[in-house]
Amino acid sequence: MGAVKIKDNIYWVGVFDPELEIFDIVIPTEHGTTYNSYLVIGEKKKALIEANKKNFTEEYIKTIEEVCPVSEIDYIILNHNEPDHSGALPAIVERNPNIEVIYSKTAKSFVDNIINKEYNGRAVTDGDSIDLGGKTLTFYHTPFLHWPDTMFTYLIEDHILFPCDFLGAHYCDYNLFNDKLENKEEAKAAFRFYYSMIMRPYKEHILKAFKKIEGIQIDMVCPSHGPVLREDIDYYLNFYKEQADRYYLNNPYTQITIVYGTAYGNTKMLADKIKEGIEETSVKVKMFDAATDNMNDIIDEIEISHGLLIGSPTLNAKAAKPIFTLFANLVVLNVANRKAGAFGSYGWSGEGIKMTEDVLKTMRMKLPLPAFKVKMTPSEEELEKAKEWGREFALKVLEGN
Ligand SMILES: Cc1cc2nc3c(=O)[nH]c(=O)nc-3n(C[C@H](O)[C@H](O)[C@H](O)COP(=O)(O)O)c2cc1C
Repeated sequence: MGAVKIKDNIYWVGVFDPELEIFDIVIPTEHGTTYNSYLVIGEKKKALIEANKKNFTEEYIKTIEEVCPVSEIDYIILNHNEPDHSGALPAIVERNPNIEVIYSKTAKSFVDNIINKEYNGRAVTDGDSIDLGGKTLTFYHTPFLHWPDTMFTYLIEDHILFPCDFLGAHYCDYNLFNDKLENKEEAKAAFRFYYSMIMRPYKEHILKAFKKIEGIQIDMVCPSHGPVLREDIDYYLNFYKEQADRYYLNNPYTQITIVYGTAYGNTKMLADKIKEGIEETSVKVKMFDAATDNMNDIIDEIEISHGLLIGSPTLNAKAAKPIFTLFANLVVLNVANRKAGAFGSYGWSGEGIKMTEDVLKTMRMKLPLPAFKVKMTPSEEELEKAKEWGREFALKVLEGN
């Protein structure tokens, strides 16, 4: 649709992708997305913020050149180097070999390996700034939002924050500004969904980033996906703050979540007893059936739990499918260093339990007890042992607090 003036001498020069159905091969994008890029024109110099996805390079460069030739741009600022923000970088550098590529220290190796030849580049860090003449860009290194390279760029005179994926949304509306959207509530839902799919594992980093930008005036947020935010900005900032605070270390209770799959009820019998054992301690326990309970509810509880127990039968030498679904959904959380354990019933070989333990270890969870397993239907004696195992696990979790 071409360049859009967002303020005097500041232009959106991105690309709309309304047809996109899946992002990064896993995230459904029912409202498409946008790849935002911004051009800031100072009295002396010009800076482009973010490159774009490679397959839109031609359209992207055409849009930039509605404002000024690429050859006249002095800087390209890469807040983050995921290919949807850096894919067009080689084409920009090809057209303008003198352009100075600006990135965070951690980004250098990404940029080197994206351009793959000599280029004019510079790493910046907190407090560095670039004077374009009446427009000053300053930088905040905000790692892991959501890659180690991420930084925010802030335009001091206009109070505009360019935070890349942070505060973004996969939402395509040609009206661009959040105060002009056709369906504001739908866009806000897309914003919340984007947070839960992309930013949710990085809570500590979100809180650190807020500390860094504390006190700066933000009149407009120009993220790299979705609407430009210039109305109701506090809503967006507060949503991130509240969600980042929803963390197991902030839970007033010590909590364990049990999730099981069961084909014939044997693993569920163990789960019930393990729960009883935990309840003999002061630890709060939540229990879910991975096949029938709502996966978002399960993830919400694991998010604020200090311990996670997963029960699976062995089916054809593997864990049960609902347990694999759970593993796939855990991608939105960082569970490293929390306590975990595996249990289950099996018939003859028991790989499902071992597989579950291996995944928990790979996610860098701590397994204080060996897995609890029984052959086929648990006996009364085994059920008592399951209860004791649950109690012991709860005590291990309490020890860790
Ligand atoms: C389709 C199917 C495949 C199975 N494959 C295995 C297997 O490869 N190894 C094993 O130890 N048990 C296997 N079993 C046995 C189950 O793990 C065992 O019956 C267990 O008690 C089921 O627990 P549940 O009632 O919690 O589903 C299989 C059972 C079914 C129904």
